[in-house]
Amino acid sequence: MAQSLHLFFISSPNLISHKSAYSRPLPLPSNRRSTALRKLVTAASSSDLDAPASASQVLASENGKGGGHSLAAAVSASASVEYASSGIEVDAVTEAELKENGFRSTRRTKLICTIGPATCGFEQLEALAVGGMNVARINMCHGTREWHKMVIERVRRLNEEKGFAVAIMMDTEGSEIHMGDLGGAQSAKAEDGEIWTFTVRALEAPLPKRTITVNYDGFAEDVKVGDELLVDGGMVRFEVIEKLGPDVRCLCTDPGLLLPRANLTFWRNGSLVRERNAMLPTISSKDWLDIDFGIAEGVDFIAVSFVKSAEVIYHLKSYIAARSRGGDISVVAKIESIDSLKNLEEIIKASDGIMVARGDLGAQIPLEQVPAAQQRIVKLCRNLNKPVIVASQLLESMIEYPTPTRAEVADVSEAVRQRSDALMLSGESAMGQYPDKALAVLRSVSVRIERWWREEKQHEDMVLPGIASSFSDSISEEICNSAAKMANNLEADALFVFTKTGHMASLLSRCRPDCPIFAFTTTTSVRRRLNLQWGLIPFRLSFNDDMESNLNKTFSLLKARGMIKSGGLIIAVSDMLQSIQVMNVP
Ligand SMILES: Nc1ncnc2c1ncn2[C@@H]1O[C@H](COP(=O)(O)OP(=O)(O)O)[C@@H](O)[C@H]1O
Ligand SMILES: C=C(OP(=O)(O)O)C(=O)O
Repeated sequence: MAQSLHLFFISSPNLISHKSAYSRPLPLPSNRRSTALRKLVTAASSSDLDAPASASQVLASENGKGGGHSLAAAVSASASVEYASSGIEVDAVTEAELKENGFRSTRRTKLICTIGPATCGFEQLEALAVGGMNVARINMCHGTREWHKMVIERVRRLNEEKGFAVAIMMDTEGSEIHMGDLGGAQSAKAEDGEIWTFTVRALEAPLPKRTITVNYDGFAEDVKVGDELLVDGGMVRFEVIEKLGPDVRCLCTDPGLLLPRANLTFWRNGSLVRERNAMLPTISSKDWLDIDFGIAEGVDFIAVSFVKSAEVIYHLKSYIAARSRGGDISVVAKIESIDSLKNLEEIIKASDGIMVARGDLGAQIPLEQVPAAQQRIVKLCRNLNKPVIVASQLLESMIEYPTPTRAEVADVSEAVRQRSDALMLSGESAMGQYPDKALAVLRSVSVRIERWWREEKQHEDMVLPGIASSFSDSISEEICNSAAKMANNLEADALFVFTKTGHMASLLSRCRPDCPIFAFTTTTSVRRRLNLQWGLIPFRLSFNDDMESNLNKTFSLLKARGMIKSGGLIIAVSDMLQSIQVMNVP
């Protein structure tokens, strides 16, 4: 595999100075930006403009830099340097490519919205995409496959017609125990002291008063009188007072709202009862059918619920590889059980991404342990170069209210400060009253905290453990680490990465550099998958082995989109071009 590392200054709106012939050592400026060399891009805006009013309104770098320079330099992997001076015409980007690469945001933290009845219309989905949704999540625990298919088709249409790159994540139901559909009701209120019946009988709607169906046949057998029953990780609590065959009568001890298909856990003498859960397969027979559906529909990510070990992830990945030509569906493991915490490192290594599913995790470990678990998972994922999503209850109050609580804003800020790749909305976007507002809060808090943290931690040490498993990979890793460090030291305006598989883009993302990372790839599926990763702004373009022409094309595209300007300092890496040759000394 070949790699290259290029350092460029753009000289004028339509021309870049470039001469590839001669080499000399690169006189790198010192740590601080040299004002003689720099005064670069005036970014169009310092805010995260996710929502262009027209096709020409675009998203711009948040870095706010200005000036111009006519130096172009390229440093190859073998450390030779090329200077350039003669101008050449910039390659044209076709109308189709411009349309396909509609608009992007330079916000670093990615946003996922769970789609539900509140957001499944085409206009509603478009509003979310305009508002910054990078990934649409469908939860197979709810709705029919026909309904999910309709949502997928709408998101795909949105991408095609409006140039978004919204990826689809299909979340499996898993073998969790949960309530039924509430006989079609949106919700039900359980009051303190009320007696409710949880039954494994298959009842038709309308259900008898204060009756809840349970999806798992062994439920009535497994619970004992005196057990504590937690709905939705403790949002509502009951005590089991009587067992009558398939019916379990329970006293409500903590009142609250019961939502359709909410998760159920039961506790005995202060400990979670997990024997039965441990025996259930991670992927149920219904999940396998849903996975077949996801493969047929070409979803970008499959999220697996209640992962206990790495084996199930390896199994699913080989299942997907055998069935989806190209096998480019990423598998995300949800960390939401004690077992998944025990086997965390192996699970992360096996997966393509991780979700900190705090809802169910908080039902399995004491709530006060969830923040430390989150921090540990986020850090480990970054070390191991796997994207990590922080999910659940980020803005829970916005299901009902148009503004978040201060505590929710602090929680979102902390996830951004930890530099998690993505934040996820659940009920807020699926069935809440203010999905667009909730997304806007995630967006504005992300942008604000990212900027603040860049200032606080300017040029933070990038001490990351090596993860390469081959010599070729270690070259990619070194190139990306160096490029990111150089970008920070030189206060570059952007990193460019030309990547076929997305691997080098993810290695750059892992460094969490200060400047945005524009990732160019040749396939729409890689582009969509990169949309989950911190700091990557993915584009799909056809390019070739001629780096100069590739760069020219990308300069035109980004200029047309207002994301770079003449004089900007760009550092570009590629995983396709110059090869690294290893030779025996003759
Ligand atoms: N496809 C859907 N159809 C109906 N309601 C949904 C759908 N997806 C999500 N919801 C609603 O949004 C809530 C939050 O979504 P999510 O977090 O994905 O589910 P849960 O909390 O049940 O695991 C759900 O409890 C459900 O009420
Ligand atoms: C995201 C979660 O999973 P689900 O919504 O499927 O329960 C969670 O438990 O936090």
